[in-house]
This record gives sequence, structure tokens and C-alpha cells, in this order.
Amino acid sequence: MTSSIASLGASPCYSLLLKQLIPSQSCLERVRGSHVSFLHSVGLQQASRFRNGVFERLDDSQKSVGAVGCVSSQMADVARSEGHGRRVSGRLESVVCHASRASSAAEPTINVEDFVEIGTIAETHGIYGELRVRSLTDFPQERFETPGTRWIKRILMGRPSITQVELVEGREIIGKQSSWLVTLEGFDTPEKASELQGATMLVRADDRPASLGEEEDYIPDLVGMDVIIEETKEKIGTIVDIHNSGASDLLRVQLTASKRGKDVLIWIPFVKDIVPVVDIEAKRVEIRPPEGLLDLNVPSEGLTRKEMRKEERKRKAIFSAIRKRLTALGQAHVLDGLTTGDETQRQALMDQLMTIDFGRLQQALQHAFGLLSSDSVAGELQPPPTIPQANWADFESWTNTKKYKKRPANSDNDTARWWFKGLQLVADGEVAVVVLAGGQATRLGPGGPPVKGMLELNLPEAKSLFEIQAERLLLVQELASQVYPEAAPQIPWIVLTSDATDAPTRAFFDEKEYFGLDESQVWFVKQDSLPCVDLEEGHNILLESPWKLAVAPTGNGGLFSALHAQNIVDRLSEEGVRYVQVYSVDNALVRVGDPVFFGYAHEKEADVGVKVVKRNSPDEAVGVVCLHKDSEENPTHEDLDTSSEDDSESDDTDMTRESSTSSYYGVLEYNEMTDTLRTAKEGDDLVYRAAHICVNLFSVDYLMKLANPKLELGFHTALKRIPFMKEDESGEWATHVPDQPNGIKLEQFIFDAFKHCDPEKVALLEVNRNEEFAPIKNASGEGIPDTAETARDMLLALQNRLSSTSPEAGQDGETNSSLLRAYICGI
Ligand SMILES: CC(=O)N[C@H]1[C@@H](OP(=O)(O)O)O[C@H](CO)[C@@H](O)[C@@H]1O
Repeated sequence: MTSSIASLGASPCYSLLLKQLIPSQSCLERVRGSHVSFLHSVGLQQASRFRNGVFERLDDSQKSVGAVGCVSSQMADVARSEGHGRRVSGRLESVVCHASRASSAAEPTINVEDFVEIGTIAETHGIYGELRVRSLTDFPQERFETPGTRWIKRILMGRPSITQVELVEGREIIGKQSSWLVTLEGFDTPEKASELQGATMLVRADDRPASLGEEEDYIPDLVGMDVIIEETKEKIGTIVDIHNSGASDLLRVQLTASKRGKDVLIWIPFVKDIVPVVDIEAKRVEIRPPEGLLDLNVPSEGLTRKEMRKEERKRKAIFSAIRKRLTALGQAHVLDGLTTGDETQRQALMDQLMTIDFGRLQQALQHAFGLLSSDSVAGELQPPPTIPQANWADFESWTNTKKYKKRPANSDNDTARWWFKGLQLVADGEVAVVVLAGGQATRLGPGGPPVKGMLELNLPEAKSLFEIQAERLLLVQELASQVYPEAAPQIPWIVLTSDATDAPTRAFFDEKEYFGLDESQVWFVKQDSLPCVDLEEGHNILLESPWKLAVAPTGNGGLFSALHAQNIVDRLSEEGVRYVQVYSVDNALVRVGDPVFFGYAHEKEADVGVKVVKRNSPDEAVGVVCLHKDSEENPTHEDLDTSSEDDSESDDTDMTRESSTSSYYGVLEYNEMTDTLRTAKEGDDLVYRAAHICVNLFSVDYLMKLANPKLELGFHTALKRIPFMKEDESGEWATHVPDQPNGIKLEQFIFDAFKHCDPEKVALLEVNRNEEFAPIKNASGEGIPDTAETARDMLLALQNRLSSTSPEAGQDGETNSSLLRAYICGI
């Protein structure tokens, strides 16, 4: 049968419906001509259905229903003539339910529920006030030709009104769609009759034809009935409505929630073959559904068919825009994979293409190459003025909390004062922490974990970086609640992930049960990725495979757009957070949630905090913090301050700015520093010696300001070795594993955000590198710096140094010294 249907030219989605609805080949033969024309006429644009007396345009999901209705209606006629059909007498005489009561001052109160609709009045006909009526009843002769009382429902002055009329006579007009011409008493001119155009004709519900046949059921009886599978006697749903499209009926059935997990409505043709039993007494129908019928209109993976089609259309539109864009950008080669491979592979490529912002890629490339060509580091640069130092040496005395807690602001020990102020901020829930963990850890080489934070350090008790950091967070929370016993702070820990690290990171946290933290305090935020490009002119996007673009996270500066895009800054602000510490996951000694840092920044009323250590050699792979004097066009903190000014004043402001320079803090990244700057010395010391250790702080107010699109960070180029695949001349795809940098990752750098802050509001803090900076950048090896081994050694060395001082036992009202020591050691 399927092939006969296909030969009728119906689309596959209609074929299934037809197959289910047409009970026999002979029926099929008889409906062939008409259903094809219907299906064509439904097309994709102009489907309509007749319901409640009006033609409604069908949306996509309803078209299949329209087809069911139509085909079903023709099939039902045929089936009936063959003895297969069911009839629902009065099924269209649906109870008036648009208004619960209708009354007017002149009329007695009438209960609309006492009526059923029998037709709609379309227009006047001829000069004697005849009215054309479209039937909504199975008894048109009786209703429109037999003289007697009828009722008219209209909306008068915005309210439903029901009036009694007398039918004088009526006759059927045979046409494409039958209708009746009726004459009503008192409406004998076209003008008078036209008052009734659009009205509904009613009869009293109790005026039910006595002639209901054995096979005929009444709509109010059907609605609410249980729908049972004949074979299994399983209840699958309830009839909620009956739909008619002329001469046949469809039961609208709501499937039981437990069966489908959701409110799902399906259509069941009301024909004897499919609904063999109608038991009015027991309020149930039994059905024999053809295979697949119950799955029609059932959402798949949470989407209804309509939603799925809508999604599909949207995808197509987006995809065609992507294709145009890629062609315009000279990157159409990334679409080559669509002509090869299997459906899943091609789909994967389409899915990926839809997630990439190619406009942003273009901007990033322009910015990055603009930056390279402008001698960005040649402007006026200065090392920062004297930087305060954190001194934890006398931390043992901090355990005497009474001394500091009362008047911490008066303490002349700076670090202790900052510590206590910071603890107070922690206790008051005013701080949060971000770990930058979106990097791909490529420098660690193969064989490492997929995510740097999962890297285990070979300590007496093996611990991953994430675990060490989580423990510090727990410790600082505990220390805060010891000093402020009424507080039980939970510092939000925001884990910045990327496409490359998100899934393994989440799985790791799950597996480790969040290291004892409360799950709700860990917020995963995924940053964007951008495609990697080659070094040739034109910068072609590199392909990891024909169906996958090589992409890389947008660098640690991607934090800001990710935080804003995911409303994290608003959330922090709503929760009362004022300061956020941001650090790179690869530092084994990082003091997570460091109260000293928070207290210091708070005291300085800073918007940006930057921890630095002394750079130990010209070759150390660290960025250096500098003060820039800049007159370039990029907006700085001064633009920020003026951006809110009135337009009328902006011209003057711009003129003033033209001749002025502004200073701001920035970091000269190690791979962008000239040799002269890198090696410049002042006596024995390096001139640029404030090494950026990627432990920074931002006020939430400042993060809010960074949401200004004018302040979006620019992009830098990171040259990398990126394995790729390429189609050779013979059309074969070959893998290339370069031994030299062959590609560019486009990255934003977190410290570029310092630029928009008034230098007065930037708080630099020098810390001891042996205590706070043990970066893990490289795979371990003889004489290789910054490895898991060197970091482990630093942790153990710190622990040894501290264990030479004996811990004090905690006393009432004092901080437990072992906790403080553990926090400082990190293990
Ligand atoms: C963009 C950025 O933040 N780069 C940081 C960051 O560089 P890496 O490329 O991740 O090693 O960590 C360094 C310290 O470990 C820091 O000195 C440098 O400035």
C-alpha cells in the first residue's frame, strides 16, 4: 500500500497518515483523485481547515492533521458505504462555550450551554433576504429545511446575545461545498438579513433528533471518554475533542501523562476499523490503532513535530546565511566535508558551523593583525611605582583574633589588617572566586589529563590541582566562620571551562563529589572558542577533520564575555558579592579566596587587584606589569568616564582628549616583549620586574562596566603547532602533524581589562614567589622549568619551612593555628 500511496505523489509524511487511515485498497482507489488534489492544495503554504464554522489557516503541525481530516473524511465516506464507517451524529453541534451566560436587559437570562451550534450564516443571497448557511450539523435537512424555531447567536455591543428566530423555509445548494439557503421571519430584505451575517445558528440542546442511529454517537457523550487499547485493555488517554472536516471525524485524544511523560495530544480517525467499540454507558472507546498512529504528533526528544519542523527551517535559514558568509570571507573550504562522509559526520559539521561566530572571527583576525602591525609596545612604558608587599611572616600572631577583630583597621601590621578585613568580607558573603580552567593544556604534551586542573601532584597524598584549590576554599570559609562564628560563608567558585574542558571538568567534579564543597557553590561557565587559522595570507581555517574545524578557546580574557553572556555578573551582584578573585588553574601555590588580597583591595577601594612576584630572569616566561602612557584611539578608563556624558558635550570632550594622553596599567606578555624591554636592567635588577602571575581581582562594579561593548577586549595571536587535515590534489584527505608552529589561536588576554581602570583604582600587591607562585606549564623533564615536579617541590618546601614553627592549639575566641597554617601551605 505504501507504494500505491507514494505513486499518488503524496509527501512521505502524508504517506504514513494515508497508510494508517485507508482501511482497504478499494477505499484507496476511490479516494485517490481527491486526496491527491487535497494534498497538493494543502501544499506547504495554503492549508486550511474548517472548524467551528470558519476556515482556519493551518500551521505546519496542523497540516498533517488537515490531511488526516480530509483523507479521513473521504475515506470515511467510502468506508461507510462499504460498511466500515462510524458516524458521530450531532458531533458538530458542539456546545456553545464561548460565553457562559448570555443575556440582555430585554431578554430573559439564557444559558448558552443549553444550545448547540448547527450552522454559520455566511452571506445574504438574492433580493428576498435569503441567507446562505454553512452546516455544522449532521441533520441539515431537518435543521435548515423544516420550518420552526431556531436561535441566533451574535456579538452585540461586545457581548454575546442569543435571539429566537423562526425558520420559514430552506433549500440545499449543491456545489463544491454544500450549503443551505434559509429564510427567517422578519428578515425579508437583503439589508435586514445582512444584520445576521457572521452569526451562528443554534438549536436547543434538548432538541436532539430522535433518529440517532445505532452507529451514531453524540459528541457530548464522547468527550471525556477513556480511550482503551482493545487488545491489551490498557488505557492510553482521554477524548478531549472531536474534529470534523466535512463528512468524517477525528478524535482528539490526550495521552495519559504517565504514558508519555507530558501532555500530548494525538488524532485518532473515528472509523470502525480503528475504533471498533464505543461504550457510552462505560464511558470508554476501544481502539485498534494501526502501527505508528499513537506516535504521530508525539514529541521526540522533548520537541513536538511542529517544533522540530520549525527548528529545521531555522537551521536551514541559518545555514544558508553561514554559507554566504563563509564564501564572502574566503573560507568556503570548510564546507567541503558536506560532500563527503556519512550523514552523522555531515550533521556534526553543520552543528559545529552553527555554533561559530564567523563575524567575530573576522574581527578578531583584523584586531590581532592590526595589533601586530602597530608597534604596540613601543609607546611610553614605565615600570609601576613602588608596590606594597604582603608579609605573612608573623601569621602565628593572627591566631589571636581578639586583638585584630575588634579594631582591625587600626592594626599597624598591614598584612594582618588586610587578612582580617578580608575574612570579614568572606564572612559577609561579599567575595567570589574564578578559576580560569578553559585552556587546552597542550604544552603539557600528550599523556596528560584532558584538563590541567585534573593534574595530580605526586605529593605524599596524591592530589589534583582542583582538589588542592577546593581545600583552600574550604579552609578560608572555615577560618572566616571561626572569627565570625555567626557566619557560614559559601564562597561561589566559578569554574571557567571551554568546549575543550567543560565535559571532563564537570565529570571530574562529580566524581570527586565537589571535593567536599557544596555543589551549589560551584558554578561552571563555558567560554567561547574560535577557529584556528593557518599562517598563510588569507588565514584559512584549519580543519581537524573534513567534518570538524580546529577550534581553540578564546584565551583567559574570554572570561568577561562568558560571565556577561551567562548573566553571572548580575547574579553575583544580586547575591551581594563585591570582589572576585580570578586565578589561573595551573598555579599549585595559589591562595584561593585569599583574605589578604580582598582586604587589601577593599582598603584601597580598588576595582582591579594584581598580584605580582619579582621576575627572576629575562627569560622567564611571564608577562610584566607596566604603566602605559597612551594616546591611541582604543577606549581607556577615561573614555569610560566620558561615555556617559551628554552628546552635546561630547565634542568638547573628544577635543580635550585628542591632545591628552592617559595612563593605564597593562601587561606586556612574554611572547610580545621586545628583547630590549625583556633584558633592560637597572643595576642588578630587571627594569620590568613585576611579573604577572595571573592572580588578579576585579570589583563586581568594574565587571559591570566591562559589559560595555565598546570595551570588548582585543585579540592576540598565539602561534601554535596545530595538527590538521587537508584534501590533496587527488581528492584524498591527509593528516598533517607539523613540527613547527603552523597556525594561530586567537586569544583575549585577561590583563587587557586593566586598561579601562583608572590607575588609582588598581591595587598591585607583591607576594613571595616561593609562597604563591608555582606554575605548571611544561611536561616534566630534566632541567625543565614550571612542571608538575617543580610545583610539587615548591609545595613541599613551603610545608617544611612552616613546620619548623610549632602550631599553637586553638583557644576560645582565637583562630585555630593548624587551619591557618594549612591554608598558607596549600597542602
Ligand atoms: C594572557 C595571560 O594571562 N598570560 C599569563 C599566563 O601565561 P601562560 O601563557 O598561561 O603561561 O600566565 C603567566 C604566569 O603563569 C603570566 O605571566 C602570563 O602573563
